[in-house]
Amino acid sequence: MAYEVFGVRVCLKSKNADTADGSVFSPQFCVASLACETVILVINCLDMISVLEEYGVVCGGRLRVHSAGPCAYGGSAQDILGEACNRGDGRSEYLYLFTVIMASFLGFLKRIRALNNPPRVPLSTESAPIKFGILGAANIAPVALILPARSHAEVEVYAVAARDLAKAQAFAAKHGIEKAYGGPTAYQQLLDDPRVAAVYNPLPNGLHYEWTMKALSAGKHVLLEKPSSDTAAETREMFEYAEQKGLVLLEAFHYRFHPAVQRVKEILSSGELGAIKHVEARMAIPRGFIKDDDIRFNYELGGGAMMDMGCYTMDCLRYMTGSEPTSVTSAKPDLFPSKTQSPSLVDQGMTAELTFPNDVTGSLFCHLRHPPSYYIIPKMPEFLFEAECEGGELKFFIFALPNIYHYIEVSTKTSKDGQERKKRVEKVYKPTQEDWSGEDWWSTYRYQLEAFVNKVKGRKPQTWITGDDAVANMGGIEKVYEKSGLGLRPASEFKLPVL
Ligand SMILES: NC(=O)C1=CN([C@@H]2O[C@H](COP(=O)(O)OP(=O)(O)OC[C@H]3O[C@@H](n4cnc5c(N)ncnc54)[C@H](OP(=O)(O)O)[C@@H]3O)[C@@H](O)[C@H]2O)C=CC1
Ligand SMILES: O=C1OC[C@@H](O)[C@H](O)[C@H]1O
Repeated sequence: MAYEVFGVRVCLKSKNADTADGSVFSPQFCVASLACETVILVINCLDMISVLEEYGVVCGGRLRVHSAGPCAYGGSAQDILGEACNRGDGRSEYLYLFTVIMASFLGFLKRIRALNNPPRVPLSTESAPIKFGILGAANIAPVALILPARSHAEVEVYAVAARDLAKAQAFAAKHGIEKAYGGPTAYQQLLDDPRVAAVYNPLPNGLHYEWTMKALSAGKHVLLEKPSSDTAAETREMFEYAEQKGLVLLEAFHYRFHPAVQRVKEILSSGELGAIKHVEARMAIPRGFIKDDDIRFNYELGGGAMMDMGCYTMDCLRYMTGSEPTSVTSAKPDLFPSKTQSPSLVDQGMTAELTFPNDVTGSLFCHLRHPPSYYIIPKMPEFLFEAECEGGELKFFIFALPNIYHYIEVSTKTSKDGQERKKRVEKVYKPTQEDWSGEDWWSTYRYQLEAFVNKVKGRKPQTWITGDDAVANMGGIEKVYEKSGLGLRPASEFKLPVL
């Protein structure tokens, strides 16, 4: 895998056995994020100092302990500091500050490690494990399903199908999967296997509809990668069909299942910051991560930045405001320089302005090849959600992968003119709700799997994403594409045979 640093292409080789080479979640990705996170961490530390100053700790005053959500090492950073500083034994507060920073940093390393090496639990003997089949030996499959499944006693990743038998067999051997289907009919063979109860569909977006419909037709529950399909009409059809068949279908917006995301939603809904005025979601990765022949740049396969990362930004704006965009007032694509399509209909980046009910405005930005500043300074990956409210602001760093690292900054206006503010930071790696399961090392995908299994087993999931929600998200994406002038992604030609 190659990564551009200051304009120089650096090639890194993967040694990790669990993550497919080239995956955006590969060890290389983690190393790159580590570098970026270190910078964010420094900013964090500066912020922490300002928090301390606010409470008078650095100046030697008494600390008012501010209880926030649990952080890397169990308690919140503020809790650890609070306890330490309130002891008042004369030791330097800076030592405690250092401890907190180290705890945060070590917590980050611990989570990255757990993401790639989650503990294994034996399969349940009391509740029949759900046998999963994977359509395609996709890069994302290890991170999104295979690794999370290891710690779920009711999940067995049993089969994989790939268009090439050797690829299917190699993938199966690498990940300890019992059954490998290969060849032009492999996907259908997997669906025809009566042992497969649930299908994970990480095919290119343009094939989501066809293979989800076929999987449902074969009586399988489906965990479907985002974005659900190429058009809102296809998404509606899939969910209606799942309902008709009494099967579970979930669009895999994994981030929504993480407690940090739930906490942000809770803060915004609580009224603590007053009414939302403006929301913004940004998701971008620097040029060099994604190869030019990637499915993300293939129009026929449902490519485009708005489909890929943009679908998260749209989902996040809709989820956090609890409403649907009423209009897209502007949408500016940055076109992928296609060698096969002229003019290119694939956006490598998209910037859009939206309106929501009650005079709320929204902005989204996504980019799959964010170019370096001044041609040489590489851009940082961006995964940011921000809300401006009547009574303050909320910033949520790394909203889409909060399990790796995140930072919720809540700034409340304390004077009428808004000049004086009270600031706090929350980090939520474990659920705060008593009835939720979860560990600080659980990835967003692990939380998602928990919900999916609970739904299949007829139990109440911790949280859920409905079919209407998925249809509305595709509707929002369509509005952006229409406004951009690029038009919708091509609808599937597949029609389920009428029996
Ligand atoms: N939830 C998340 O965090 C993420 C989700 N995704 C989503 O997952 C899906 C797959 O992404 P990713 O794993 O990165 O993609 P990959 O290219 O690695 O995987 C796509 C798979 O689709 C199969 N495929 C079938 N037909 C075609 C075709 N005509 N051209 C290319 N591939 C084909 C291939 O299977 P075969 O093995 O049979 O050749 C391939 O393994 C996308 O919908 C993407 O949006 C991606 C990354 C992260
Ligand atoms: O779903 C995704 O999440 C992470 C991104 O880097 C990737 O392109 C996208 O498909």
